[in-house]
Amino acid sequence: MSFPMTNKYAHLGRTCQFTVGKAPRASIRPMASASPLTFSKYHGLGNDFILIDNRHSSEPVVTPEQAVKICDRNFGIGGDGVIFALPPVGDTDLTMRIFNSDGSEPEMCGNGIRCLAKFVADVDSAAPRKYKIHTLAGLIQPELLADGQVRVDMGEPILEGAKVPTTLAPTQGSTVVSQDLAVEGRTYKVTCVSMGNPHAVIYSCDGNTIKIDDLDKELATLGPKFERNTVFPARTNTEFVEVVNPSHVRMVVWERGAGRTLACGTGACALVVAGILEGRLDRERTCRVDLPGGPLQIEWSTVDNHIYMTGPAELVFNGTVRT
Ligand SMILES: N[C@@H](CCC[C@H](N)C(=O)O)C(=O)O
Repeated sequence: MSFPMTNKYAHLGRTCQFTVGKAPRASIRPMASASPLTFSKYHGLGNDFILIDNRHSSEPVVTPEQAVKICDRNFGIGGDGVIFALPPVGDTDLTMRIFNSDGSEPEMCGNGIRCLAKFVADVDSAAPRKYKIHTLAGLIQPELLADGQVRVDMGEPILEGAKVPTTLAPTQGSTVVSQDLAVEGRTYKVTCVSMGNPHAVIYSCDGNTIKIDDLDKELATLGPKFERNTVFPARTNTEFVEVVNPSHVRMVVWERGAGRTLACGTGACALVVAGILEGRLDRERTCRVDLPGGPLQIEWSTVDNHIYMTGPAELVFNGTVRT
């Protein structure tokens, strides 16, 4: 079912027109920076994004400041970030850039790149296919599967602590695995992994394994203490993880630049790598990661060392917004 919905945010001088539940039309054309701006909103397990077809220009049509406004859940469209489909670089199909809801620009977004692949396929009326997407984290390759899921070749994880980046002392070669970090009077065991963007992964605290239901209550106060900890010079995303069995975990996440979200694709990849490095998870098996918004399947290939992530990407609505 679809229906038109119009909201007027008089005090901000913007009119948003949303059309709920309809695939983006092939007639959608990239717009110049003049308002109104055509967008589509998608989500990957509740990690939601405003997608903009920006393939006419390598300069995003929305500034970081405008992104903050349109991501606002009370006064804007609402989203965890704004994602741009930009012209390709080299032999890729397109480029992805993303602004977090605080206006900062991350290198990569796992749920976002599944949404971007679905969005571009919907706009172009393309059959299921694989895309080569240039990102600030390098080449990422999402593939639309016949069952509607999207499988993404996320490339290799970066394990060198200094490159994550973190100033925590390495424990295994140059890698930071189960390193102590004192926060708010407790000692957390932290493993640091980059999927192009930085992640601090935590499976235990004060000698006890993490219990997600307990941790969840503290996430809003604890998350920022990790995000802005001085040992993470580029800030960090933080995942707290509970092991169900060696191929099944539960997690909650505090994202850099977005706060608590319902899912983090790069985080799910990073925590599987961290769990394997800590000897908690089995690399021979695909791992089911239960995020607050639903499950992702993650594998760390022993063949090419790449991480593969499989999960959904769904259209929420299309619309126009005056920025
Ligand atoms: N939700 C994303 C990650 C988005 C970027 C992150 N907030 C950062 O600043 O690194 C995902 O699904 O990976």
